[in-house]
Amino acid sequence: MHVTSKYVGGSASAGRTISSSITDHTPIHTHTHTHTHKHKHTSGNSTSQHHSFIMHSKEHISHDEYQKTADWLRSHTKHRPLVAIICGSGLGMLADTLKCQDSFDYSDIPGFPQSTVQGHAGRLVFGELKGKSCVCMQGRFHMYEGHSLIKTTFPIRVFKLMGVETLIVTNAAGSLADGLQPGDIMIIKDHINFPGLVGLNPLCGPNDEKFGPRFPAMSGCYDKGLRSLMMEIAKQMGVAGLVQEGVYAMVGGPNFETIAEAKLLHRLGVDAVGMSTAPEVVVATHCGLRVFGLSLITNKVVKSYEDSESVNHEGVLEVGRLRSQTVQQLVTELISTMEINNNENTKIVS
Ligand SMILES: O=P(O)(O)O[C@@H]1C[C@H](O)[C@@H](CO)O1
Ligand SMILES: Nc1nc2[nH]cnc2c(=O)[nH]1
Repeated sequence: MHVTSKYVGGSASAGRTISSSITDHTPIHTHTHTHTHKHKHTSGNSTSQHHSFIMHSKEHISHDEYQKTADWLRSHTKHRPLVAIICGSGLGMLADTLKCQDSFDYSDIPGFPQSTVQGHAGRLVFGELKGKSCVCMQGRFHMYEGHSLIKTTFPIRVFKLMGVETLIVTNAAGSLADGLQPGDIMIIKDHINFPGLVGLNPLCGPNDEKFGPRFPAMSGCYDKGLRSLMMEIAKQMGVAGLVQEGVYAMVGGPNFETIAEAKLLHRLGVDAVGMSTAPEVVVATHCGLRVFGLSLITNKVVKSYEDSESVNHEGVLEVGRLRSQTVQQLVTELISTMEINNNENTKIVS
């Protein structure tokens, strides 16, 4: 693989505090945020979804249902993407940079769940990044919204049936590692799927062999080649000081960690913690997609009883906004330089 990026950005320098004057390449230090409560309300059928979450292992979506959604999308867009991107909290602006867009509200797509979280627009955007056809989820589904895990991961299998080969996941996460500061970007090397470890796994229930095996391996689920390509791109962009590899852990949420939980996660070797991503990666790996993941570190997880700081979602979104351009540039360069099977599936249907 070849990095051809010509981008020369500013290099990382330490020690500034968060403010509207922060440029996209400066480190970000966050402090206690005021608690405002703005929530996006949707008309989603949360009661039945909550019920199905409890009954998660009994819920089944047939191959035909995934296929119906894939067929509907293929008949409504001219794009034939090989790359799908899931935008994490505050990172949805990436989708706005796609050229020749076809975009669909989740509520208009047959079978699609609804996004209920502030900072997740709830839109599927098809378009081109550097001439390559992509599909971007501007908003993802979380277990804590009451979706069953099979619903939170519904789009992944739809993408697979549409011909997607590579999944790029992004998320906002809190750091446990001392070397990861707010505003840093962590390339996900591996994950700990805490809900999965206790049986909250989207692959529970009948296995559909058409997608993958009953007992899929998860070692190496974050593609090594793409990880090293991204490090190379970060160097060429002059932002290598912001980027490092680490282990992401998914917890159920929606509350942020207690101090005792934070200490536990730290002891277990978790570098960053969030409330998403692992189920999507499990389903993508099960059906043979190549996966790359990025966490934007939006806050430090409070690990000390002496520390008076606390985290909130508005602060998470704010750091997302401040770093969105860097994340966009990194992801765009990755897509531009990574090897993609350039078969006719990538072409726009006229
Ligand atoms: O969708 P992601 O994982 O980026 O969202 C993170 C985790 C919670 O949903 C939310 C907390 O602020 O941000
Ligand atoms: N669980 C969890 N999720 C997050 N998403 C963004 N920051 C955090 C955090 O500190 N903890």
